[in-house]
Amino acid sequence: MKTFDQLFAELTDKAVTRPEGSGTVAELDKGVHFIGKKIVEEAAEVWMAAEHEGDERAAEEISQLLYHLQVLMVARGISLDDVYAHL
Ligand SMILES: N=c1c2ncn([C@@H]3O[C@H](COP(=O)(O)OP(=O)(O)OP(=O)(O)O)[C@@H](O)[C@H]3O)c2ncn1[C@@H]1O[C@H](COP(=O)(O)O)[C@@H](O)[C@H]1O
Repeated sequence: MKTFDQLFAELTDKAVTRPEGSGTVAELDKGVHFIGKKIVEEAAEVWMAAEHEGDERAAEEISQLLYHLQVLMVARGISLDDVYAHL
């Protein structure tokens, strides 16, 4: 179990250290256009799960959407504070 902030710290570190086998590094290398499309895909899966599936599946899809949003933030150099400033 990890928090949103802990995941962001992990992804930020992986972007710098680029460990072998990291899906995050592979996704970062594909760029903002690819990551953006992934976010749209995951958002649709969140919608479908929320409307047609149980809480567990919806939570899983939401976690994946949050992950890809964080990858996009790392790709663009947008920090958590940059986002929190708008909440
Ligand atoms: N939370 C996540 C996470 N959520 C989603 N994903 C990725 O997003 C994909 C989306 O899942 P889907 O079920 O939609 O799969 P899919 O569309 O069939 O997958 P693809 O064909 O697109 O790969 C998964 O296959 C994972 O590659 C994640 N990848 C990594 N993390 C966490 O990120 C951290 C760093 O991961 P690595 O960079 O891989 O070490 C670790 O703590 C992981 O737990």
